Amino acid sequence: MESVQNIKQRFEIIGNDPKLNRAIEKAIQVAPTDISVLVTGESGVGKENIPRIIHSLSHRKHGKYIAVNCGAIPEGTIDSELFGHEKGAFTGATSTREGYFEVANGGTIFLDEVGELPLTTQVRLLRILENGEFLKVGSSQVQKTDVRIVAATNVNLFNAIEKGKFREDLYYRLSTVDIALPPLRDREEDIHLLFRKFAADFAHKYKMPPLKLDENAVQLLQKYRWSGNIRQLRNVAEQISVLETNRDISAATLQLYLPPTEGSNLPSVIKSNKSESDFSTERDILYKVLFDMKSDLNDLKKLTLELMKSGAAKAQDINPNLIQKIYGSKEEDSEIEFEEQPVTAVMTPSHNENYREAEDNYLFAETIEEEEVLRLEQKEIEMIKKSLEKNKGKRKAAADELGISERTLYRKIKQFDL
Ligand SMILES: Nc1ncnc2c1ncn2[C@@H]1O[C@H](COP(=O)(O)OP(=O)(O)OP(=O)(O)O)[C@@H](O)[C@H]1O
Repeated sequence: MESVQNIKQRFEIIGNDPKLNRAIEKAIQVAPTDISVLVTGESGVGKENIPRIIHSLSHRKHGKYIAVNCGAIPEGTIDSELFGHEKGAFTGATSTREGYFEVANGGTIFLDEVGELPLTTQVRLLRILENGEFLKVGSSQVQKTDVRIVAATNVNLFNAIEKGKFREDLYYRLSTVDIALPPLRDREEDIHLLFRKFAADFAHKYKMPPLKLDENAVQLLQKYRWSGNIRQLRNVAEQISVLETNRDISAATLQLYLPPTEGSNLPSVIKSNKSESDFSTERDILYKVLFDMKSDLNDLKKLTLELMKSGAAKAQDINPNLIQKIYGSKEEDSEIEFEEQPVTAVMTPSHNENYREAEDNYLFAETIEEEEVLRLEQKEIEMIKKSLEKNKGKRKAAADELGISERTLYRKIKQFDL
C-alpha cells in the first residue's frame, strides 16, 4: 500500500496536519474497493484531491475520471449532462448525447457540491448507486453503467435533509465512508508551509524574488481565520507576490491583504445580514474590489502630489497617462475637476490639500454605506463580466481568476442576470 508521504508528493499536497494525514490514509484504504465516499469540509480545503487519489489507486485508474460541479450546472440541464438525452427529448436536443455516467463507464465520477442536486436528479442518482441503472432524458430504455462515485459537500447535508432538500436514503448510500478535511485555521502549523510553497510558485511564475515574511507576519498568517481556506491563502500569496516590490513582508503589509473577519480589530467593511458562508464567498470578491480601490488611491495620491508640487492648473498637463488610468478614457476637451468627479466607491477627494484626510477616511472607514455598497456591487458585476469575456465564457477559468469557486460564480451570474 502506498504511503501517505508518497501520495502527498505525487499530488503536491502540502501539510503535516494529523487530520489531513488521516484523510489521505483513509483515501488510500478505500481506494481498491468500490465503496462510495463522501468528502466533507469547508470550501477551499482541498476536497478535490481525495477523489483523484482514490481513482488513481483503484482498479479503475485506466478508466475515465470525471469531476462534475453539481452547483455549477443549471437545474434545467443537469439530468441531460449526467445521464444524457435522446434526440428530440427537448427543444435543442438535435442529436442523442451521452451523459457523464455513460462516458465514465469503468471509471470514477466526482460529484462536487452534491447537496446542490435537484431532488429529481437525486432519485436518478440513487438508482445508479443501487444497481447501476439509468435512463437517458427522453428515453424509456434502461441502460447500465459501472461507475465509482465519490461525492463532496461543503454544507451540512443533515440540515439539507431536515429541510427536505436532500434525500436521507441517498445520503447514506453516498457516505458509506466519510472523509473529513479540516479547515485551514485548524492547521496552524501548515499555514506558513503552504504560504511559502505558493510564494515560491508565484516568484517563479512572475519572475520575481521570493517573498519573505517576518516573524510577526507569520503569526498574523497563523491567527487569521481563512474562511476561504487554501484557495484564499493562495490568492493572498499571489496578490502580495505581484504587488509588493519590497519582498520582506511585515505584519502591517500582510494585514492590508487580509479582509477583516469577525472578532478582528480591523475595520468592518460591509454590513450584511446574509449567512456566514454567503458572506465569506462574497468577501473574496469584495476583497479584490477593495484592492483595486487601494491601487486607485495610490494613483490618486501620486497625482495629487504632482499637482501640489507643480501648482499646475490642469491635471492633464502633468501626467496624462495617470489621469487616464484613474478616470478612464478622456472625454474631448474635458478638464479634470476634482470637486465633481467620483473616483472610487469609498472616497471622493474634494481638494488637493484634503488628500491626507481622505486617505485616513479610507483606511479607517468603519462601514461602507448603502450607496457605496451598490457601487461595490457594480464593480463586482464589471469584474465578473470582464473575466468571463477574457476567458471566453469559460466559467471555471473565470472563477479561478477571480479567486472564487465555480459554484459561487454560477450563483453570481444568476443573481446579476449576466
Ligand atoms: N494540501 C494542499 N497543498 C497545496 N495546495 C492545495 C492543498 N489542498 C488544496 N490545495 C489547492 O487549494 C485550492 C482549493 O482546493 P479544492 O478546489 O480542492 O478545494 P475544495 O475543498 O474542493 O473547494 P470547493 O468546495 O469550493 O470546491 C486548489 O488550488 C488546490 O490545488
